Amino acid sequence: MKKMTFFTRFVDDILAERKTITIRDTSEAHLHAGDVLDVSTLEEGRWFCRLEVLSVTETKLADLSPLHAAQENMALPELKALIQEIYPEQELFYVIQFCLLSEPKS
Ligand SMILES: CC(=O)Nc1ccn([C@@H]2O[C@H](CO)[C@@H](O)[C@H]2O)c(=O)n1
Repeated sequence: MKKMTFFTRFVDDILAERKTITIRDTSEAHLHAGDVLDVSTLEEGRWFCRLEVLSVTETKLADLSPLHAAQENMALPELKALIQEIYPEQELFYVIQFCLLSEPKS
């Protein structure tokens, strides 16, 4: 299964479905709609959920909108500043929309 990591500070928003996209650089452009991802924290490598990729859309930093920010549970200036901090000097990104997969009942 493909894998993805998130900063630990986003775990609660993802599990509560307040965060439904992530914006990544070309290193994660290999993802496609329908992929199921095993998801863990970047810092501790702690598994915390599975996500299904709904869509992957190429986007420029300048084209990010308040809708993208809402899907990140952030304000647009905060989102742009964060992306520039994580990916300095980059202009081309991929908006990866996902949904949380529920755990199989045991
Ligand atoms: C290796 C690794 O884990 N990288 C990243 C990269 C990005 N993000 C989050 O995606 C959104 C847009 O970039 C923001 O919410 C970011 O903080 C993340 O959590 N982890």
